[in-house]
Amino acid sequence: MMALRQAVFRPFTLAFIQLGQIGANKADNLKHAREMIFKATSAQGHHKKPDIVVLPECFNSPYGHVHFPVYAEDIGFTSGKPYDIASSASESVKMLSDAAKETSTWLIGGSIPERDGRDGKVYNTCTVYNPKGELVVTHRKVHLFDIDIPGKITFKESETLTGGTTTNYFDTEFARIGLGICYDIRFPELAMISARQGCHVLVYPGAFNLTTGPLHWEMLQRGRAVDNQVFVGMCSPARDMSAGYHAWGHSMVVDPMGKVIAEAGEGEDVIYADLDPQAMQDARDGIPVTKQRRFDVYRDIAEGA
Ligand SMILES: O=C(O)CCC(=O)C(=O)O
Repeated sequence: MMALRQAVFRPFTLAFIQLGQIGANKADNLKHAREMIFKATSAQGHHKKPDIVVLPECFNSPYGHVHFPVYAEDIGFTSGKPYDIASSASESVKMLSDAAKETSTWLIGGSIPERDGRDGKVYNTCTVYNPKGELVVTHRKVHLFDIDIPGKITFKESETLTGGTTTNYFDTEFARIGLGICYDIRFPELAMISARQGCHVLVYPGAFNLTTGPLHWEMLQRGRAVDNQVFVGMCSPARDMSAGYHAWGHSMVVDPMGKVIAEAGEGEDVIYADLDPQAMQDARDGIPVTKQRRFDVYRDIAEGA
């Protein structure tokens, strides 16, 4: 495995916003998302202020391949290069940056359709902000959601989207967090690379549906968590039966033993999870698969990643 700087892991609180009221009007979607970020970070009575807040996949537009090019924004972020929010062409990036800064909270800004001004291609992109409002990393959905289950669901993101080509994680003062978007969770390789790169938590903004959600939503998260002995979570939009796409909801956080530690229902909600590094240590000490890997039999999947 590549030598990576050991990342800090200390107890912290994660909040998932299972956002509702996502409609055709982008300005309304952004306004509501902003309100919910403030709500999630305000004193909750039963809970302390979260260290990081997460929005769902495609939170600023209706979900569907016909909508992506219409709602797409030019973000213009290049990894490792300074990014000037004030001159960003993306109104969603500006809103998310302001909200992270005003609430002094890390923010995983779900995903938005992005049109790369350089190649004209459209991506499904997650942007992440630190508490100063700086855009620190982006993740473009790597695996496009192209499925066809006759009589149930047909979806073809590749009609309008291009897949990303990189794995992505970021460091905070409390954990190293790996990123994926929705369908990306079906690919254990991506999760394993992030875990082998030292991520403690894998976060997937996602929007499963009423066909695959009941069978696979929880199972995939618990599977990725147990395989890698890391925390895993998916943040969904709320279910809206009047929308063109019916999201499964059930935003969820799973611990490194595969136990569900927080779960939303179907409607709009904010869920909180306290992540304890000891739970990861206990899982790894008790069932030491992370030390029993046989890289003499198979290659380390993270090599060269
Ligand atoms: O994998 C699934 O069943 C759903 C994936 C999905 O909805 C997405 O990638 O947006």
